Amino acid sequence: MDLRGRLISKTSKQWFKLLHAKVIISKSVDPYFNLALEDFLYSNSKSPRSLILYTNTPSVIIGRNQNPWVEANVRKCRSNLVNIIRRKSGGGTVFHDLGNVNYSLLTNRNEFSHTKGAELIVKALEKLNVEAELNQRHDIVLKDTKQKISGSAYKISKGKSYHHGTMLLNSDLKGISSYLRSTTKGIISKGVTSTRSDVANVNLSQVDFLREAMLSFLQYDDARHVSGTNPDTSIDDQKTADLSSRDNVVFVDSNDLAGVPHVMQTMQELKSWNWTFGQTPFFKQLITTNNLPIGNHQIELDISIRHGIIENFNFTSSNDRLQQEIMNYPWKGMAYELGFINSFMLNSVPSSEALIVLDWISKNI
Ligand SMILES: Nc1ncnc2c1ncn2[C@@H]1O[C@H](COP(=O)(O)OC(=O)CCCC[C@@H]2CCSS2)[C@@H](O)[C@H]1O
Repeated sequence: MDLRGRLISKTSKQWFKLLHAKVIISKSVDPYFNLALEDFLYSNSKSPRSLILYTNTPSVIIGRNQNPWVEANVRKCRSNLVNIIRRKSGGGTVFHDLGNVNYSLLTNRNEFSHTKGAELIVKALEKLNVEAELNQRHDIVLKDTKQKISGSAYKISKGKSYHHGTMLLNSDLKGISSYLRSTTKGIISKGVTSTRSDVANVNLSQVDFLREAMLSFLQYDDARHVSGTNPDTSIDDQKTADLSSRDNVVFVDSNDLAGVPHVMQTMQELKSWNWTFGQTPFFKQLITTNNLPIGNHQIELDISIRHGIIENFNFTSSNDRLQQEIMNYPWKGMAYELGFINSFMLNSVPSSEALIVLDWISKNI
């Protein structure tokens, strides 16, 4: 067999192993890779029932139909190199870092439940002496304080489903509140908005949590396998040891899937401006001020943004000259983006009043 043949057969063996594993633990902390891995397994498993576990470097993960400028402090994320990523599942926005572990339960559609994944995690926490429960929104909360420790989202299509969720082990809680606090004012949007909650860490080690989460899932999976013949099956310690044997659990790194087209393409898509910002549902921004040092009058800005691009721009001021100057800029078709005003600076010489207005606009975007 030639080298190419050997490579292909090695790759297909790896794929086979991955697609048939019960638990997949990602060794990568790249959020783009991990979300692409999840999408790959979801799309390619014929009859999925598996659990994926992964941790990401600091990132803000918005839901499929959300507005990043409403959900996050985009400016702060950019300057601190925190990725803003639009995921494929619906729901709200969460913050990830190395103190947060994500789980993803893949099943056939007919096995889908809004609670199963979270219940398995609650069981795992119980083993680790953390008393937790599900609230009505299917968040996992601490029993005593009701603080949220895990949020979930779902995707169901083509006969398959996944339920994925977070788990705050030792996350930067200040990061959560600062990165998820938008500074953009006056947005009117039809997109899905997040439900903000009081959050807490469970202060467990990652190794302990991963082990119990994995065992909790494997026990559930095993019980389902044998339930047809013996519904009373209980899992003893010996069985637990068998369940976590090497064949059930596969560790995967980004190198293992380098060159797998689905993974590469999904990573590219998730990284693109067109996906992250361009998929934002239509929104408007309406802001007014009478506080600018350009005379004692009110100015008003009314922008419509479709697919992240300015579709309509209206600026009104009782200073006609200023109004005309601002309206003369070619706003339409520009990306509603931080720094888009800088490109105007390069192309024109604004009056000092216009500069003050442009600065005000840039601070409100
Ligand atoms: N990491 C983390 N875990 C739990 N709760 C969080 C987290 N980050 C933020 N929050 C809180 O949840 C709300 C949003 O709650 P909301 O219910 O609106 O949204 C969610 O929970 C979505 C969870 C998505 C999970 C996926 C799993 C793998 S990829 S992302 C936010 O405003 C904070 O108050």
